[in-house]
Amino acid sequence: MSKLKIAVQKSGRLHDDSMQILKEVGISIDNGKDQLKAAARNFPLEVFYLRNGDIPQYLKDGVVDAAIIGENVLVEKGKDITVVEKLGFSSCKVSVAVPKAFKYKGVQDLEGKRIATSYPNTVNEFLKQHNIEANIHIINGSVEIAPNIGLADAIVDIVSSGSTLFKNNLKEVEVILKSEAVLAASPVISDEKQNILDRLQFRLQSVLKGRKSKYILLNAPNDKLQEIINVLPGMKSPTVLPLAEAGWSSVHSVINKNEFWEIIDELKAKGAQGILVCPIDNMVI
Ligand SMILES: Nc1ncnc2c1ncn2[C@@H]1O[C@H](COP(=O)(O)OP(=O)(O)OP(=O)(O)O)[C@@H](O)[C@H]1O
Ligand SMILES: O=P(O)(O)OC[C@H]1O[C@H](OP(=O)(O)OP(=O)(O)O)[C@H](O)[C@@H]1O
Ligand SMILES: [Mg+2]
Repeated sequence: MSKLKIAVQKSGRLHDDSMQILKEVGISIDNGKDQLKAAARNFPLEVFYLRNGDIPQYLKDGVVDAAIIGENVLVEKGKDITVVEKLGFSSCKVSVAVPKAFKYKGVQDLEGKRIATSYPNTVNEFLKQHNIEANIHIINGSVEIAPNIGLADAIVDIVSSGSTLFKNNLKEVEVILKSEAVLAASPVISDEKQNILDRLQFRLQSVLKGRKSKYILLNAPNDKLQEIINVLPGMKSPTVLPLAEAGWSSVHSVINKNEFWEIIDELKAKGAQGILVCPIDNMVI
C-alpha cells in the first residue's frame, strides 16, 4: 500500500507543534528527528524532516506529497502550491520595518531605499504593487541588524511579538502579509495519495475544532432553564437531563474557547451552578 510522504521542518519553530498535531490526530511516528525520514506505525504516512525553506521545491517536484510549512514560505517560493488547511500555530507577520528615527509617512518613503530581507520575491511583489523602485539586499539571517550596521535603510522580516524589532531600535511600518503554519499539498499529488491526504485533513479538522472549543456542564434551576439555554447554542442544541433533586436540570453544551469567560459570567448571572468546563480532544461534526 502506498504512503503519503509529508515534509515537516527538521528543527526550528515549526518542528514541535507539527509533531504534536500529528500525535493528536492519532498518528505514531517511529523515529526521532535525527533521522531524515520516519514511518508512521498506524497510518499510511512517511515523515520527511527537511529545512522549511527547501520544502516548496520538494512539493513542486513531487518528492513529497504534502507538508506542514509556514504560509509565508509558500508566498515567497511556492505560489502554485495549494494550502489545504490552516493549522493555527506559528502565527506571524512579514513586515517592513525602519529605524525608529525614520519619519515614515507611507510606502512612497521606500522609493530608492536599500531594503534588507530573506524574502526577496515577497518584497519585489509588494514594491511592484505600490509602484516603488528600491534596492533589495538578500540576507539569510539576523536581518534586523542590517540598518544598525549601515547595510540598509529598511528591512522586511518576520515579526511576531515585535521584541526583535524593539531590541534593534526598529519600528514596524507596513504589514505585507500574515502567516501561520499550514498543511500544503504538492501540485502533482496522485489520486491515491490525495485520498490519504483527505483522511489526514479530516482528522486535523476535528482536532483543530476541538482546540477552539470547550465542553461545559452545569446545573440550572428549571425556572431559569430557557434563559440559560439561550446563552448556550451548542453543536445542535444543548443536552438537558433532569437532576435527582426536583426542580433542577443538568445542561451540557459546547462553547467557543474565546468567549469562555464572558459566557461563564452570563451563566452565573442567570443562576447556573456547579459549572464544569473540560477540554475537547476531537470534534466531528
Ligand atoms: N518569531 C516567530 N513567531 C512565530 N512564527 C515564526 C517566527 N519566526 C518564524 N516563524 C514561522 O516559523 C517558520 C519557521 O521559522 P524558523 O526560524 O524555525 O525556520 P527558518 O530559519 O525560516 O527555516 P529553515 O527550516 O529553512 O531553517 C517561518 O517560516 C514562519 O512561518
Ligand atoms: O517579533 P519576534 O517575536 O521578536 O520574532 C521575530 C523574530 O523571530 C524570527 O527569528 P528566529 O528567532 O526564528 O531566529 P532566526 O533568525 O535564527 O530564524 C524572525 O526572523 C525574527 O527575527
Ligand atoms: Mg527564524
